[in-house]
Amino acid sequence: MTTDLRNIRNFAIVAHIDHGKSTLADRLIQICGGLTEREMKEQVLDSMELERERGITIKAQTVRLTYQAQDGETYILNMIDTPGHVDFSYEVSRSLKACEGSLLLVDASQGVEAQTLANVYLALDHDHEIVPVLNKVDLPAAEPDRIKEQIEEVIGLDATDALEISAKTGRGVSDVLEAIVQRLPPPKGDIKAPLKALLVDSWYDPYLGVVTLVRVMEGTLKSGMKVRMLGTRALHDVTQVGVFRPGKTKADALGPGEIGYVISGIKDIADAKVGDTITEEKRPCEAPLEGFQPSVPVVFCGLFPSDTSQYEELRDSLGKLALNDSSFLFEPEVSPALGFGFRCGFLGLLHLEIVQERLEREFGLDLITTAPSVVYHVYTKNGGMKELHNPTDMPEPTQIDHIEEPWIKATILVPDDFLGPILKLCEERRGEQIDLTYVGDRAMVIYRLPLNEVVFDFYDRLKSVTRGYASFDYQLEGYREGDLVKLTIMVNGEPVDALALVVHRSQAEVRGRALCAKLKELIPRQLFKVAVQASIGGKVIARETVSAMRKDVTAKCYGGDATRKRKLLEKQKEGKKRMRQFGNVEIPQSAFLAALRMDED
Ligand SMILES: Nc1nc2c(ncn2[C@@H]2O[C@H](COP(=O)(O)OP(=O)(O)OP(=O)(O)O)[C@@H](O)[C@H]2O)c(=O)[nH]1
Repeated sequence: MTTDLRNIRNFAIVAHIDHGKSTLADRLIQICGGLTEREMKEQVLDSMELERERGITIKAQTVRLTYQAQDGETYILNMIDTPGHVDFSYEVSRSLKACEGSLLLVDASQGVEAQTLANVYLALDHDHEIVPVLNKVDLPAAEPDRIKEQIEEVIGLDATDALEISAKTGRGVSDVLEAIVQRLPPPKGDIKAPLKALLVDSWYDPYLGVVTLVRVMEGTLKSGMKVRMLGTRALHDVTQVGVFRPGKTKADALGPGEIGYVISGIKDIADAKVGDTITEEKRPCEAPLEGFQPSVPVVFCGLFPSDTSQYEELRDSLGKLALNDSSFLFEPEVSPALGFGFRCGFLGLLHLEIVQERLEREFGLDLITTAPSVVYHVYTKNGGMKELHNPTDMPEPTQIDHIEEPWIKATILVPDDFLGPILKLCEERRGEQIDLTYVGDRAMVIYRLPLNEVVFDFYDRLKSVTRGYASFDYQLEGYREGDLVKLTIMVNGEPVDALALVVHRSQAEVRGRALCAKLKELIPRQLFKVAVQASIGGKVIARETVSAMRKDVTAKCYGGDATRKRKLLEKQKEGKKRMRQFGNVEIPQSAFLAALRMDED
């Protein structure tokens, strides 16, 4: 294909969620494809529907557009999709690295939000030329002039020439295409140099194996070539290259500056890591592209089937998800409380939620999720360091020298009226204020917070105290020492692994008391007294007692009715399946669930 570099533009659209990225992208495809709205729906959406039916994930929303500009030249515009959330910021960063410029899309009625900032800063870090675009100017509440000021004030970008558009009605959208051509720079790259390409994304296709999305920096990538991944060192034969317009279209080669897909018989997604450099085996480039670091999970939790007979199904489903997601980890875990399940690793909370929701919705599984835990660095007295993924694996306190926990830098934008509750929430969570400024009538608060205080319910609390008016974004900052302890919950002296938590010492007692009180309500009365205790390193810090009662369910069926009696007993048997034995106490799974959710109260 190897188009003249001067006629290529590679760009991303950076925006806060719901500011209209998909709507604008569809419009651009529509104009460049010369399609009517109906044809577009049929073409674009139908082909996606079909792929969906065949079980192919439409991960790359990257599209190659052909645009006839006002200067009479024909341009190739590669629009590359960026995942919108911070959990995937490493992946966003790779996508941005594949482009020279970005459209900064801001809702003209809402203005700059937390993810607008996070994403535009990432784009600026990659030296992108940026074209500010104000969307939704058709709305009566749109205030383009005010939002332009905001962009200048908060981001420091010149917004004089910001475009004013409505992706919904189509107004001003053709100006966007002209701005891409005139204001964004073309890519650079030497076609004669050894091949150097960036692996931007990869996904599993059941028919083709692993498909990778690449940006060629130097040289050309052709089918028949033997290529090497510089990070994983793996060798592969390229069987097909091509572009998306939006359907897959084969090409002879991809030249410098071009973005396209490569199929090369890779079986395992782990061999196609986002950010890796691809080069030619027989004429390799000298150095890999800088900054390759596969994304590592920072949040872990246990996933268990509520119905133990779904274990195999859960394993198969996790396997299928992992095929498409190299940053998702899972390994078998056995819990006395919850039975057989898996310990899973995620990039962040949203990633966890997405995976959990897909398992429940797409795979029809009913799951118990243990409290999410961050990865702690536990330094032992013998000089070693252990990454702790599961609170139950915490070494004995006597062996521990110190523990470090991950901290984040959080940016919260919130209407002034809700500032008080936000500051209170951040302070309660051991936050350290870094900055407090104003963006028009909204406050921009920047806090340093321990990630373990955020993984429980921070986001839900944030939403509820601000009635949904706050936007939130965070970056991982690094590890810091903390006074952390393992809180163990015991039922009649037996530790309940599923409820073990790592908490800051200052909060251990409050948490312990709350958990015991909650469990007291949830554990059905037994024929004997049951003690529920919370302890730290063997020292009991809270205690509740469930008093005894007789447990004959048939007692209420006075005499006669045998069928009714049998039914009740069967029901009880059914219920038993969902019970877990703790020493001599049976605890219903629903109790674990409710106790794990208590932080949301
Ligand atoms: N009035 C008006 N509504 C718009 C405009 N552009 C997008 N919308 C609406 O805004 C909502 C969000 O648009 P999307 O294109 O899905 O936004 P997005 O940024 O892609 O959202 P995510 O994919 O969830 O990140 C939808 O209901 C759109 O119909 C516009 O120009 N005017």
